[in-house]
Amino acid sequence: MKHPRCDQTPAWAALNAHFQGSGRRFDLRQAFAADAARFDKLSVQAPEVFADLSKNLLDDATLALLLQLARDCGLEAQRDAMLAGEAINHTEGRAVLHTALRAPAGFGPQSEQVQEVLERLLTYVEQVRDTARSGMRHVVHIGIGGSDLGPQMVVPALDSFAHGELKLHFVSNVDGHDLAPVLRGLSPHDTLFVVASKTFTTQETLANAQAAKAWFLGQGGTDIARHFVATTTNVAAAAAFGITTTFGFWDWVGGRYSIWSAIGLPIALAIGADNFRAFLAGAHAMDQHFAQAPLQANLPVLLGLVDVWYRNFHGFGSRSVAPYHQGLKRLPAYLQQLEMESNGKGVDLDGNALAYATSPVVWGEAGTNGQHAYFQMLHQGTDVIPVEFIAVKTPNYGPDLAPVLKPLLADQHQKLLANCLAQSQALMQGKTTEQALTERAPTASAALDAQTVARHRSFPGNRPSTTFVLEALTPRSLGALIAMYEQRVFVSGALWGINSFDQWGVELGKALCSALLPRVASGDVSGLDSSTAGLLTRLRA
Ligand SMILES: O=P(O)(O)OC[C@H]1O[C@](O)(CO)[C@@H](O)[C@@H]1O
Repeated sequence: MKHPRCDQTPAWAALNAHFQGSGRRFDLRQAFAADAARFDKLSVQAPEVFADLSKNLLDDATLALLLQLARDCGLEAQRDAMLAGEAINHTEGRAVLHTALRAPAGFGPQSEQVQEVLERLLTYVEQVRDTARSGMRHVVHIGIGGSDLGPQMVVPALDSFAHGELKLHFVSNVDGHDLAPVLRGLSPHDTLFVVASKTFTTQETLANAQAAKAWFLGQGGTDIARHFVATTTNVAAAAAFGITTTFGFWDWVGGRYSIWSAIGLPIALAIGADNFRAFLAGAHAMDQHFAQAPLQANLPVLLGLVDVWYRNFHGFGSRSVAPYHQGLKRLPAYLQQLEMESNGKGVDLDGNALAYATSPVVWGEAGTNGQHAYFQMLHQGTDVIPVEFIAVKTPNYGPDLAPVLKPLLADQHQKLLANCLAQSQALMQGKTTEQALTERAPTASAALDAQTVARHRSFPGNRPSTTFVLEALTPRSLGALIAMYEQRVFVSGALWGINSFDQWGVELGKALCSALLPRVASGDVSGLDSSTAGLLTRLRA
């Protein structure tokens, strides 16, 4: 069924008028002063994830119009079509059913095949984790993009649930500087290589896998069948590589949505079968919320609507993610692919050029490190960049924590939380020049007058943020958090009327790379533009 594109709906026109009227002058400080219930009204408890949306630039009228936009665009019908397995990835003729991977047994028509692979995978996982028997101590996971970023993000995040005797390593870049240091110090006799590639054609992954195989044999390894496994939809190509143990998945699982499939193997190796099931269950709980909660209380829907409000009406070009948990330090990189590969599109479903912006730039760093790097710009720079804070109430430093550290780390956790709260408060409150004037500025040059110094020391404030709170970072809560992000990306993509599930934008570079590769070897620059020719010659000299 065809749905109206967002910019052709009455709600879009009404949002425009609302923005030109009161929307663009909205002031968070006044909104909080005027409404004591703002926090309660604009916070949502979804499965495992509490979200405070109250520090966003919206009022009741904005929200009502955004919800109308969702209805005008047929968001619920679009969501239901995805969940029902319609081929909504129309440019690749595929359904989008990663939700089926995390559903419990018996849920939906894909259940049988999903459960068959899952059972086999988790049985294998427990065999490898029995390190006394399997003899494995190291796992080298080779994959890139959606076949890397998820496991590489989740494994450190769930470190306190990990198997102490099995060390996981990740190699993704075709640059040998990624592989070489990982292999240094490893022995082929206790190392398992997981080659992860949906297509099993990806240049980087195949190059690293070939190099790993050569290293394995060169170091005296003999049993490739025992030491190499593959996670892929292309079982034949894995077999041609010499891999006999393969865990498959299906073309209805997009690369960047594949963490729940066999691509999650390193996660399961790290945290074990039961925890991996809890990870899936958390995501399923969020899916159920997304499928059933009314739009106004549906967290992924609200997040996607705010994204559209900021991108298309306020014109904000980026969003910063600040997880206040060191384990989530790779979350920004994961979200970059999820959001920018999904929604970084310039045409609608019919191929018409869009007259409005789509994916923002998503970036970030774990707090508090980001505070000491780019938060200066967030607070005083000329761009307004909505920030997303993630706070975790209860830390878990894993087993074997030295007793002396317990009170010290408890204190550090309080500092961490106070920093997180302070940043969103500072972004919102700001500081006027008048307030700055009342402060002593001991470092200012004597030549500067007080007004000048105060202007440097003032903050505009009224800068928006969202704060997510998890009770603890567990397999279940992390599963729910990731599913929340996936569904939120779906929502903005559906409103923008784009295909969030293809990625043609990565193809041109791949094709040109294939054409340039023999030239890098031969030095032939004939017919190339002068820049590419000049650079190629310089790199070979
Ligand atoms: O799993 P594969 O087939 O090796 O692909 C890896 C990645 O390459 C891309 O196709 C393009 O970057 C991603 O969508 C995908 O996650």
